[in-house]
Amino acid sequence: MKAISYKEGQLTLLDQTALPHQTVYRTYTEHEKIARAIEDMVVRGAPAIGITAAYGVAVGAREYQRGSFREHMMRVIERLQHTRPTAVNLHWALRRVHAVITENPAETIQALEEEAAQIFQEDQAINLAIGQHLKRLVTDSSAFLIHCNPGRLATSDYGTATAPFYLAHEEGTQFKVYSGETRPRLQGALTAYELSQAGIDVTIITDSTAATLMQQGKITAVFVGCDRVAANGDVVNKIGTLPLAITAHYFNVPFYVAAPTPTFDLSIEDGGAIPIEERHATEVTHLRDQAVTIEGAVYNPAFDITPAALITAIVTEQGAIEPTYEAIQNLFSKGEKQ
Ligand SMILES: CSC[C@@H](O)[C@@H](O)C(=O)COP(=O)(O)O
Repeated sequence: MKAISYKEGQLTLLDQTALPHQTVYRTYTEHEKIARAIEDMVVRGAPAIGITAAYGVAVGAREYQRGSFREHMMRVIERLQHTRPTAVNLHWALRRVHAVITENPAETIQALEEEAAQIFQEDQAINLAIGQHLKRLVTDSSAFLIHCNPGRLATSDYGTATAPFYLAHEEGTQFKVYSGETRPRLQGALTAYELSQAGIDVTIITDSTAATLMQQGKITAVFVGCDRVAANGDVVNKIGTLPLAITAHYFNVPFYVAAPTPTFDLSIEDGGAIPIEERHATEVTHLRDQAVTIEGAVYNPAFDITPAALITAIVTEQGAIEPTYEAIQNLFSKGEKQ
């Protein structure tokens, strides 16, 4: 199951709006359509958005016809930059590809394709490393709660918060995963789908069931991904992460955030300054095309802010760190790219 693949100017995305009942691959040869695919969540998840945007720039370079090549490329980047506001991986990836643009279109196309492929491969290595760090918690008879889809579908492969599950499963460890459905877009159903495809024991729950499971003492730890980490360790992730963190704190359940280093934004002091995307009302009033409530005022923030104080550890490809300003500064002063 690959969410993203690319060959010679053609970007192919597994349409996540059709899963799990239909497996539809869509191929794109125009950056505008790739931008819309990100907005419409055909592809989603912070790392996958970054990778897709990087390939989108390569596709955009191939669309160049006349006039200033640099100006054309700036328009392509600008369009992709404005697709989704919260996941910082988008801006990080666009900065990476921006840096390889020259005046020469043919040279630039090749350099962009190489850089996007490099970002894709680095993401795989990052996820495997995060998986190795978190795997020590996944022992026989353990059980985990996961939110949204920080999985294969949201990344190049393995996922961030799901990577330890894939690795432990490969080693024959017997554990259980509870996946919160994640209203309104039901990314938790995607997690249940991809884990079950791999043969992992997964149970889907409504978001409101999470507290009951923790109260029953059934959860070893909560694993979530994230869309942006502020300099002080506050984490922005899918709406519903904050209530899970509060509940986990109350019931003394460890709460781990899997965060690749490209997901950190040291320019943002605390979570309150991270832009939170608000999405369309119909995501709440409708399930797919079916109206489930009245049409009226709707508040639909796509993400929430979990304060650092509620997080047991942030796990990057470098290992687990405390969610503090000092630990994060220390991580990046070791020469990490941001
Ligand atoms: C490894 S993906 C981590 C996050 O991007 C994920 O948990 C999430 O919030 C995705 O949100 P989405 O709105 O589906 O793009």
